Amino acid sequence: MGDKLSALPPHWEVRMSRSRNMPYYFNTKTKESRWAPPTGADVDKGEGESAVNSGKIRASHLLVKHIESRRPSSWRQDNISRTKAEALQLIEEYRSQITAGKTTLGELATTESDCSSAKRQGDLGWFGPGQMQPSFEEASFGLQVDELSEPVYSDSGIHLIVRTA
Ligand SMILES: O=C(O)CN(Cc1ccccc1)C(=O)c1nc(-c2ccccc2)[nH]c1C(=O)O
Repeated sequence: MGDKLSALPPHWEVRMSRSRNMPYYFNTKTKESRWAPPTGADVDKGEGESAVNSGKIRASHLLVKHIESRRPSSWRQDNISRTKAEALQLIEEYRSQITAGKTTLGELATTESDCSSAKRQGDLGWFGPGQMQPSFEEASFGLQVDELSEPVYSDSGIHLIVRTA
């Protein structure tokens, strides 16, 4: 069954509580959070599945490609010639800037990511098991909501990932 998130009222989304390890509902506009589903949502009637039940998560990422990437080209650079080591240096610099609170992954992804998702601040939307490359999936599903990954290697290049829901 597809997830029924679209049935949630506007600005509401399902998130996973770290402390209680259970889903809660968060309004991205009012910043309100509640354990009970928002009024009028299908989830009130127990219909359909939330993203949590369907095993989907949401994440954003910043991809730095290198000469060994399966496709060493991107919207920002036709021919990517940096080495894997140079790509890792960049990724570690970006990670330091994010953990120091100087910027966010979304902000950096917009200008620095070699993925087409750069246009959406790195947002990949909701995805479930089997949709992403194994190393990317394993890293993403191992994150708590709002957690930033260590450098993650895939055939596409080197990633920083933040789980957003
Ligand atoms: O690996 C390849 O042969 C080419 N790809 C795959 C790809 C290409 C365009 C759009 C999405 C995925 C990429 O290199 C790539 N991988 C990603 C990617 C990898 C992991 C998670 C999300 C995106 N983005 C890109 C991109 O150009 O924009």
